[in-house]
Amino acid sequence: MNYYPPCPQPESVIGLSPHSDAVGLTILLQINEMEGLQIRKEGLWIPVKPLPNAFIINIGDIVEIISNGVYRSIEHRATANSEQERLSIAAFHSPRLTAEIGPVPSLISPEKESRGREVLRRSLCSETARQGIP
Ligand SMILES: O=C(O)CCC(=O)C(=O)O
Ligand SMILES: [Fe+2]
Repeated sequence: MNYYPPCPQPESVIGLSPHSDAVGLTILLQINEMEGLQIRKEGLWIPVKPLPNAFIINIGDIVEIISNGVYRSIEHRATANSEQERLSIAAFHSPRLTAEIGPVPSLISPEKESRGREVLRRSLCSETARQGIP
């Protein structure tokens, strides 16, 4: 569960640093319908409007690797706001820890080499990975 208290100076802080989820899939519930989640698309941060009773399904790094980039693990972050607290629940889903992860062989071609190394590099370099958050 993520808890973001109201902050008098939201522009000076970040709720959750930019990262991609180092898992297979994330099922996310924005509990009290406060905006805060943003995805990075073409260099811009786009807010994800909370919908009542709706889950957000987030593709993680492992699905990006398995699908060899057909599905992309989106970079996202959470912002703070001055009005009200915000709560979200993230359920992370991954293969077992000892599973070997790699692209489906039929999705590798000379034009589209395995993305495993690139995804791993991005994941290890992200600020949040260094802080130990998925
Ligand atoms: O609070 C949110 O909406 C995002 C949470 C998140 O990205 C995470 O827990 O990995
Ligand atoms: Fe996340």
